[in-house]
Amino acid sequence: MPTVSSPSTISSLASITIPKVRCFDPANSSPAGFRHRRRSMNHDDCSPESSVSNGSVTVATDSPTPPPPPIADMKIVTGEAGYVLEDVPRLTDYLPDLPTYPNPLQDNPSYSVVKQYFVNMDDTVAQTIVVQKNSPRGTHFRRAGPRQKVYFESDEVHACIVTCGGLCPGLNTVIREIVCGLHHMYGVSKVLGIEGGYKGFYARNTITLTPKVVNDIHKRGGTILGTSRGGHSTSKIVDSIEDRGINQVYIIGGDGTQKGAAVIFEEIRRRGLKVAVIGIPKTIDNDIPVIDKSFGFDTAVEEAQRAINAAHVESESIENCIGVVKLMGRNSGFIAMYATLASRDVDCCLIPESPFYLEGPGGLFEYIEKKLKEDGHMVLVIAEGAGQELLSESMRTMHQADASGNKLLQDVGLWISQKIKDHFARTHKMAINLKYIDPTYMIRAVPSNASDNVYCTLLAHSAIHGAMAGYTGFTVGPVNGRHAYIPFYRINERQHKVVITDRMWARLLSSTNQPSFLDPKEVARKKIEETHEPETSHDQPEVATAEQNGVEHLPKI
Ligand SMILES: Nc1ncnc2c1ncn2[C@@H]1O[C@H](COP(=O)(O)OP(=O)(O)OP(=O)(O)O)[C@@H](O)[C@H]1O
Ligand SMILES: O=P(O)(O)OC[C@H]1O[C@](O)(CO)[C@@H](O)[C@@H]1O
Ligand SMILES: [Mg+2]
Repeated sequence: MPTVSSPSTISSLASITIPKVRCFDPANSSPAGFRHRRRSMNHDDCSPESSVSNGSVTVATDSPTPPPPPIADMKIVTGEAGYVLEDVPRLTDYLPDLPTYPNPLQDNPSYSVVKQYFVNMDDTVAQTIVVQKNSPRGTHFRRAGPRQKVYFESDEVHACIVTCGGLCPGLNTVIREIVCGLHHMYGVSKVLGIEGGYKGFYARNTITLTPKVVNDIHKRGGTILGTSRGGHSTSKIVDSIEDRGINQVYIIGGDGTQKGAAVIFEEIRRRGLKVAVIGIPKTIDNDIPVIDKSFGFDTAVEEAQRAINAAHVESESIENCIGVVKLMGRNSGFIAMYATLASRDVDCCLIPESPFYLEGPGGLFEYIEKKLKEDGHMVLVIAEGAGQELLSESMRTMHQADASGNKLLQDVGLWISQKIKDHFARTHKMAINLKYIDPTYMIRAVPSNASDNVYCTLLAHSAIHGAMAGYTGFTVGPVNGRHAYIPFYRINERQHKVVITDRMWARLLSSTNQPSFLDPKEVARKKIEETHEPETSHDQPEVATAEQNGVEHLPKI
């Protein structure tokens, strides 16, 4: 039988990484019971915006990561053979006397046909599925899905949905499926849409969302609720939640949004409110850790193919022509990497994780010359965050940030195009033609494709089941193909990035034949560095399993 471990047991566990723990102050820990007090706050507006003005500032401040919860607030359960469950909070952690009700799904004709519909309360999902004979069982997350008992009566639920950060294909599908799922599965009719991101809680109107209102929205790109960056004022947001009587908050957004959701949850818990806070990860950059991949990513990669095709057609038709395509990817180059791998027309892919250089042996210019001599054309794909250190050297760096504190990047596509043109003009080696294609917003403003739509539906349903079952303070997402509830601190502890010592990047290098731009010493250093990163050790073996089994499915991305 698993046991809840004490902090001392936890720190002795070798198989999990506990984030650094800040001092535990009992005075600030969870309240003992339901409290009606409120609005005593003035200390917690941790929006990066509070340090900036007008959405554009002179000092870049990437969103600060909220500190991990005190270890006493982390729900770590250990079991035999190195089993560890990193559990998510539940409303009953701080409201122990909440009543439960039978799940109305058991009377739902559509779902009653399922043999074992309710998830076993002990079901968990393993974070690492490639193991050796003597491996410890390792970290697990609570399996998502419907529970036999729920903590909300249908007519008691007042849910709200908010979308924050940049656009992403599938936002409308998630909104639709939350509204319809709540309605059809749990008989919930009160769902409010918060307009314009976090600041909409206190500065904008709301929309009443019904299955009829959302019926067709999955066919449209964008978000019917609107979105924004900045404006995260925890106290004002929680005041608004309290004032409106909202008790389920569905927050759809990227890494910044999930950090915001974590502090909203902490404040709700501090106030002792019966309000479930659920994060649904959204990012076309795919930069959220732990989960297999984020919704909209597949659609974005598919859409990027159109730009790459155009670059290929153009470059093939004109002598010594280079097609340059810039794709999104601020800190993580997954879109560029997968678009390149999918296309097979790309000769060089540059991403933020893999530094490159222009001049000299092994440099980009030398490779371009070689390609043009051999084939008479080439396609170069560059992620927007690639080579930013080179741009800073050659341009006056502005160090500006957006309203959320994300560093504003220089246009690397224009920069590299100009550099290539200058190089060939200067060296008189050959006359070249360069076509620059920048499909930036086109790949994220489209509606989600069929598989993303199904994925969004599952995310929405998992989120709803979790909230109804009284879980809170979690992000939902697939871990090794199974949907799970993941504590906010695990999602927020780092950004998911392409690991350039993984096989996937090697596959890319071998498909394009481009230089790695790394000297062997650098590769050795990176290997050591990445072996010590917890997530890498999770990523690596997974690829191996697929291969060992002779199955070439997409590994964790
Ligand atoms: N550390 C933080 N604490 C509280 N709120 C935050 C934090 N970081 C970002 N936010 C808030 O989250 C919202 C979205 O953040 P951001 O603009 O960085 O987008 P995102 O969610 O990361 O999405 P994406 O980058 O994929 O477009 C903003 O309203 C911002 O104020
Ligand atoms: O111009 P916006 O709307 O701030 O969004 C741009 C950013 O959003 C993303 O799509 C997601 O973070 C990045 O790739 C990109 O840098
Ligand atoms: Mg982000």
